[in-house]
Amino acid sequence: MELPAEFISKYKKLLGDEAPAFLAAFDGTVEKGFRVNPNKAVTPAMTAKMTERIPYSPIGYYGRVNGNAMEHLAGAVYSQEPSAMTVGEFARPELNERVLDLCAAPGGKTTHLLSYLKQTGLLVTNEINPKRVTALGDNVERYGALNTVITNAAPDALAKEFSGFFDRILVDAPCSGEGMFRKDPDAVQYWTPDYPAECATRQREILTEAVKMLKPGGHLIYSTCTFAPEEDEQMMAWLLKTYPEFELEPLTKTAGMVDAKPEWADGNPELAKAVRLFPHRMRGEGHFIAKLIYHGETAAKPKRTVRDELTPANRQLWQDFLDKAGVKHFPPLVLQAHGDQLYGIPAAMPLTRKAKVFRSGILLGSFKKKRFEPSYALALASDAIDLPKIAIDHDQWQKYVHGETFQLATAVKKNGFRVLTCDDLPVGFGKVVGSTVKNFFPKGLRFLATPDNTSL
Ligand SMILES: C[S@@+](CC[C@H](N)C(=O)[O-])C[C@H]1O[C@@H](n2cnc3c(N)ncnc32)[C@H](O)[C@@H]1O
Repeated sequence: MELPAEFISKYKKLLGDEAPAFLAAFDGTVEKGFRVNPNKAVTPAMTAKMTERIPYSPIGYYGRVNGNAMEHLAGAVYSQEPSAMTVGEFARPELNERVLDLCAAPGGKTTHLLSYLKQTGLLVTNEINPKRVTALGDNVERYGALNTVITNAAPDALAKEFSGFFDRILVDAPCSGEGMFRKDPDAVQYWTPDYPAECATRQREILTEAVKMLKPGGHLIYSTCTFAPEEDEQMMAWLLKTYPEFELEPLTKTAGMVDAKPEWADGNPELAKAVRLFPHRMRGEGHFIAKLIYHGETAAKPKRTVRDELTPANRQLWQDFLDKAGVKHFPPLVLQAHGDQLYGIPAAMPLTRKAKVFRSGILLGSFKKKRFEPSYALALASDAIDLPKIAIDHDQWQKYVHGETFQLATAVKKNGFRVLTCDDLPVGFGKVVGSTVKNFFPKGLRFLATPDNTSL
């Protein structure tokens, strides 16, 4: 791979004897990895692929998965470069926490956080770029999240809404991406000797806002996919100097991870608690991760949380749907209709005015004239909801994702909406009439599936 001359000389100087191995790694192969969603079923195809564990993630495996496979579309697996999994592991939230993923699209870390929150607490996942937020929405939907609000806001707008609110904030910062050169060679063309310093300016702005949103005792996790000291150790040195209320927490280094390098910043030995991932030392791309605890005070204003907003007529249509489906225990979400669409919002979500919300919880479905039609998202979130389900096989699944009506081997006794499951994974809704399944797979997602193009 052709690297810029200034890049080579910079790292020769910084790395000394280690530089030849570092530079040679850019011509090495890129490791593929995937994570398994611990909140969904494991299919036989997944078991066959889960052969080589990633040592630092109990849910991570080396290997490639197919984005068109049933398991991927149903949110049971997520394709992620192995080094990137360290971030979600070090950021691992406790159950019931309020978590912010500030720079979140396309959702690699967000889905990792969801795996550990297990539908509890609140995850606010934010992406500033209106184009990239759509992919984040798709991945949150696949993971079947009931505890997530997606925002599309600048960090300063969020900070006005969430002062002192979060137990844990992940800043997976936009960076110069040097650690991804091997995976994405196009990234090299954006690099100039000044680029890391330009990125650092933006990172300081983002961190300044992130700090305002942490609770006392809360955790801040900062990560980049670059080797640039300006964006890594020097950024943390700046943070510790500017906000002495922060303390770095030691991260356990395994599988080739190494201490961050205080000598690449102001020499503060504390900086060694953070971690560096170098491709010549481990099976993955370049990353930097630091975890900090906040001992400061933040003036958290008590905020009113979201409230139900539903007309009596719409509430009745929703209740009729639940009754007909025989649902006895629906998760305690706040219900709001936006136009004809019904959303279920996590109850801990505060009322917000200044930050643009992309999706305020899970889309449960839409109100038609005299009935309620459940959404694809509700089917994908139905693992722990007692909605009526019916198992289909792989041939039927292929017909389903192509938008076809298909037949069951035996007719059902009671017609109506059923969550279709394939190898125990919810894959969408069908409306069953006798032995005929009418197709409710979203039109925009339909594709011609074959055993070849959908095998995991
Ligand atoms: C490294 S990527 C995030 C990757 C993501 N966390 C994942 O795991 O899939 C950084 C993100 O920060 C966003 N970003 C760019 N400028 C930003 C800013 N000023 N504030 C917040 N986010 C920003 C980018 O659009 C990009 O999606």
